[in-house]
Amino acid sequence: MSIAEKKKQWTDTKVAKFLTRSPERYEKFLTTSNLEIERVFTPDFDYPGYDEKLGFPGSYPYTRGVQPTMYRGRFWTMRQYAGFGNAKESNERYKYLLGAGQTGLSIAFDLPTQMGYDSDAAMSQGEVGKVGVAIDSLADVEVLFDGIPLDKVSTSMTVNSTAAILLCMYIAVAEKQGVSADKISGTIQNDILKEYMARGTYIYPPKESMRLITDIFAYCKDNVPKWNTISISGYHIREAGSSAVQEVAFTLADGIAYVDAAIKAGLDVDDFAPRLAFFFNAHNNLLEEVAKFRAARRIWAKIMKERFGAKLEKSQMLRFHTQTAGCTLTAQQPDNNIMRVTIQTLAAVLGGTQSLHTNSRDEALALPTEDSVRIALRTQQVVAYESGVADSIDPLAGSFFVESLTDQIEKAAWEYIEKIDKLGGAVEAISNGFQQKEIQDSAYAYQKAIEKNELIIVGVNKFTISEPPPTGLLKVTGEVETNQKKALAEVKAKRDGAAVKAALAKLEVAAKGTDNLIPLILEAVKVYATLGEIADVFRGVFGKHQETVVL
Ligand SMILES: CC(C)(COP(=O)(O)OP(=O)(O)OC[C@H]1O[C@@H](n2cnc3c(N)ncnc32)[C@H](O)[C@@H]1OP(=O)(O)O)[C@@H](O)C(=O)NCCC(=O)NCCSC(=O)CCC(=O)O
Repeated sequence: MSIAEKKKQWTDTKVAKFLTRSPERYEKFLTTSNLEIERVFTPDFDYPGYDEKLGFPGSYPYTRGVQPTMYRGRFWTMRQYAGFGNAKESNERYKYLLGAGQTGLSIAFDLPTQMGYDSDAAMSQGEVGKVGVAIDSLADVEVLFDGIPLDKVSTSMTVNSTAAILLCMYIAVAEKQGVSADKISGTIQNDILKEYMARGTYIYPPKESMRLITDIFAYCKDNVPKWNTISISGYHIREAGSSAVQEVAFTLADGIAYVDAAIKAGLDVDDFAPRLAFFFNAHNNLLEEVAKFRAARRIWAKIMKERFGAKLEKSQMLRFHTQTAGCTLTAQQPDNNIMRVTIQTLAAVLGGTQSLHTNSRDEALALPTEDSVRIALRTQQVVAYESGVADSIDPLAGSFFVESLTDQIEKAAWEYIEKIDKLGGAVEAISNGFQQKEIQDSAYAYQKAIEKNELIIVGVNKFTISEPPPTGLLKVTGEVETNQKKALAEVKAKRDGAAVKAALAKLEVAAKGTDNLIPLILEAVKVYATLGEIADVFRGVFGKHQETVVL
């Protein structure tokens, strides 16, 4: 069958069926000169390997995208990562963003919340509300989502070692809004392996952390079916200095480790794989980034189909969120960052992302102001509504350069994946510092190239100007910590202490055994046991992880 015939078949079957459920934005897509834009462009000649390498959108190997209509049906979710201070301030920011046209929520938590400490813990001093919102108990989460209908908006929560606790708090708040767990949708990052490798907010040793993760997979499959149970993240690997190839390879190797762990825990691959999600970085090198996203989809599809025998299409699809690259933002001439973010937005969209955060121009200096975050969101909106790149699916396919880069990234990533397999898998390789060392070497080479002026960063090592110190930045004051501690003391005074004690005792017994921990965490958060108290139970039973130092 020729490619044209296959395209007709795809249009008449897969697309036609999809369109009955989800129509496209327009009946006809036209350029400014009234030329018709096809849903997907294909070669009208024999293209060797077309089926294996590219296929059609929404079809294996998903190189061209996971949905048959992609952005012609629905734009990616515009999901700005935000949160600072206390729950009330953050709630106001979310409402501001939703009012400005954002289409999904993304919660940034402060470090104590990510590390399992309450705001009144000694370890939390000076960090409360600084890099995200401070959450101590369900009471804070109630305020965080006040007036936000959780059956209408999907929420991502960037939290890893304490992911199970935050997920339970979210379920509990939704229930209070009258929204049952099977109606909520969202994502928890829940990706501990990259925390050991690159980000650092781990608490427990790998084995126990993996248990919490697979408990979440199992619980959500039965109770929270629309929840993306993990966001397997290359973002932070790239921020730590990896190359694009390493970002893909190490992320997908982590993905393999999670699938292995879940199967070992007794789950069927098609029961949990449809809700595995990914998270990548979008850097400045536009075409390499587009190729990276395309290669990642193709590799993951093969891994799921061939290695794990996944049968469901949704198990084979790599669905991902993108964040523009924080590490490319410069403190010098910060408005230049708007251009960088625009290029990176294009990379994510031309690469077929499902969800996107665009960084703000002032993020090399502080948390973004309201004005900056609006420009960042507007960048996505301009690309979506004005640029035309969302009108045809995978528009860079067939570019000699992009296809060649896609193939090369795939090949190089497979080589890493095979190497990690030989080292005993991602968990083992991370314990031995393999990925960390590779990332360090790349980061060092990159920094050296900048310092030698082999790599030009506009406004940093070329085209510099003298600038006055920045003004009007957002500051989180120490007052947040004082108020948060006061609020926590009030919660502790008001709650049923005996119920909390009993819930924590039950949790401890379960942690020592093998039962799924999520129902018991849910019970504990509902009686206002705090995040720190729950994490302390696990610290007591599981112990704390010690970092592998790589020289
Ligand atoms: C799967 C993703 C990637 C995206 O989910 P979304 O809900 O936004 O999008 P989606 O699944 O593509 O689409 C939502 C629904 O619409 C459907 N849909 C999509 N496209 C469609 C189309 N063309 N026509 C019809 N329907 C369509 C989908 O099938 C889906 O329904 P069904 O589900 O029913 O199929 C999820 O995991 C996500 O939102 N991740 C965000 C992660 C994030 O924000 N992380 C922040 C990290 S911040 C961070 O770490 C910063 C640094 C640091 O802190 O260190």
